[in-house]
Amino acid sequence: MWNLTRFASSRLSRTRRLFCSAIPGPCIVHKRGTDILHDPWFNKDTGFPLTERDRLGLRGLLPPRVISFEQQYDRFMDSYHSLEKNTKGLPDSVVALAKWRILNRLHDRNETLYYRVLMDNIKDFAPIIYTPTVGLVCQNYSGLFRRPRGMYFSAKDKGEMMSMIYNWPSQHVDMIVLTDGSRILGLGDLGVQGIGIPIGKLDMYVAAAGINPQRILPVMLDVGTNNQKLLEDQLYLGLRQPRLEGEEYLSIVDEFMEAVHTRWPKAIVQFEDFQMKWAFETLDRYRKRFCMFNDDIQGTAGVALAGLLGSARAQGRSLANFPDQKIVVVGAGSAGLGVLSTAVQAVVRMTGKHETAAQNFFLLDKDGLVTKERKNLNPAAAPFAKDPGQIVGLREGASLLDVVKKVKPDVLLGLSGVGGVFNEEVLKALRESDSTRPAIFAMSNPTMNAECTAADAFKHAGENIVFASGSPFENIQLGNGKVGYVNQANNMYLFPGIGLGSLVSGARFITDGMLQAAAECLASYMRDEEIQKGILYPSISSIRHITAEVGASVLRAAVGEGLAEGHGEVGPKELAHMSKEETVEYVFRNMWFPIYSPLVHEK
Ligand SMILES: NC(=O)c1ccc[n+]([C@@H]2O[C@H](COP(=O)([O-])OP(=O)(O)OC[C@H]3O[C@@H](n4cnc5c(N)ncnc54)[C@H](O)[C@@H]3O)[C@@H](O)[C@H]2O)c1
Ligand SMILES: O=C(O)C[C@H](O)C(=O)O
Ligand SMILES: [Mg+2]
Repeated sequence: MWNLTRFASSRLSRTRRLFCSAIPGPCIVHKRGTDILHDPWFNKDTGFPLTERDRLGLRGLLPPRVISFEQQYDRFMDSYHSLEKNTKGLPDSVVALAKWRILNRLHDRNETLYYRVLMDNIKDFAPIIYTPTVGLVCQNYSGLFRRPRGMYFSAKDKGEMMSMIYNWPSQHVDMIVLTDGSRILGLGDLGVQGIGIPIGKLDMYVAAAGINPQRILPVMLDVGTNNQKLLEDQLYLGLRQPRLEGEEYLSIVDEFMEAVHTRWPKAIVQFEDFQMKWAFETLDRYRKRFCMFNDDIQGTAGVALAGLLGSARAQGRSLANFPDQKIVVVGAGSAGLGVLSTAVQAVVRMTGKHETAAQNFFLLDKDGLVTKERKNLNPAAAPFAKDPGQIVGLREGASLLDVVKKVKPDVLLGLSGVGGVFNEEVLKALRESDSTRPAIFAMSNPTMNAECTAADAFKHAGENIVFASGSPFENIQLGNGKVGYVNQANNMYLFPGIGLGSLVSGARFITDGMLQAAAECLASYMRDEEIQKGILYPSISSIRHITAEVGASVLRAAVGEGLAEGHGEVGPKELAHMSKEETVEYVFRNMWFPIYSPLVHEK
């Protein structure tokens, strides 16, 4: 059922070989002179060779000395390290924003160099351009704003989107990340300021999946905000009106989806950080019409499932015992319900039984344990609602502490958006878990919203736990040379591969089968030795490799379901005839790699 065979260990050297063989093809440019210097896509700063300076009318517009890409790279990293030194001791948020600014300035100026430093230093830079710092950036967006990035469609643009979409300068767009800003991480409704999230996600697409940055598009659908503070803020850059609701809202999203697919029929749209009602509704509305997915529901579910399977392995169980794991999920929103549905599907695949598949899963929301007695029970949560009294003493709305004490779960998984709900008492209660090695997933973002910190988890729940969080934490030194490993259970391990695999297969839709393939691939990635140490996910440093494997799995699933229409020169038949190894190589070949291409001017 779950193929956990490890891929060849020579994979890293193969990755390197594939990248090193890439010789940059020429790049046609229709601009000259300062227009090129001001275009971050073409700009090489002092790296323009003299011949190119002549050809492109740059002679005299730059200091005479030509600096190599490597020298530029080193110079940037030196500045970055000086900044790190100079900001030591300052509050974390000040340091994080200073680091974000220096990276953002490079992004605005020279994309090739930016993406190269990002790729090579992804472990250090992901927490700055992505979670958690991106949350701080969104909160401060209107003040930090210097220049726009991506596209903004507002409620005032109704009827205009079909023409507006042609304002985007790029001929081709492959990957779009779209938000309406209504549930930004665990920070709530940030309105137009949520644009930082699509930008950060797409940076990860470039770094991890090698999507060409000229073919990405971050999009904000500004339908207003219900955040009173923002509505009153004179500097707020979004529409100062309450959010559209109902049909009015849906008609805006419909118009956007039609406009995008009219111009770029094969573009993949990732829905990100929509409040729950719209997350489910839009997924349902579009998934059979367009190539799209909801990252918070579907990407998160795959990453969590891979982690849950890893936890079972770490607890010394065979995967066949996964259905016996008692899992308490705290948070019945788009992410929590996505995780539970996917876990139930996995149990059904393993046992063939539908009726009892959810029996070991417990769901809590802000009102406590969800049971069939719940008034106004959300239909999406209904399959996980317990019969009151199924466990003696557990009533409708039972507190998390009571649930943990009575259920003695193997896994406690938080997607509540509420920092600290796994408090000392709850964590201590987990010591009585039926498992010798309980797992804690504090998946809410950003760091302040994590259900508990890594340090508290190891301190209160015991040193033997398996721990994962959505935002990064340092490993915990437990003394006597022992390490408490911290995993980052974040959908960044899957969304880039889901998008890439869908793109290079030319999939018409993104199906459950493709998502399952992605999750299984991630689950099978880790060796037993690593899992035994409590390491559930690979190091983010190998994110390109993971993404290629995930992308290839998604591609094979699309081919298997007859949904792959091919990509570029490669048709569906060729895809169907590729071996597993060939699919991985094909995916790698389609990854963009940041190196300066020779620029050729054409009028
Ligand atoms: N790690 C990841 O990859 C990942 C992916 C998606 C979402 N998330 C995080 O998950 C969180 C939730 O996202 P969402 O889209 O599901 O949000 P949501 O608003 O749809 O759902 C939040 C849920 O938490 C419940 N809740 C609130 N307070 C609670 C409390 N005190 N105790 C128990 N439950 C409580 C709410 O009732 C609701 O059911 C966010 O912080 C987000 O950043 C993380
Ligand atoms: O953005 C992230 O880091 C993960 C997830 O999509 C979230 O909404 O928290
Ligand atoms: Mg998200």
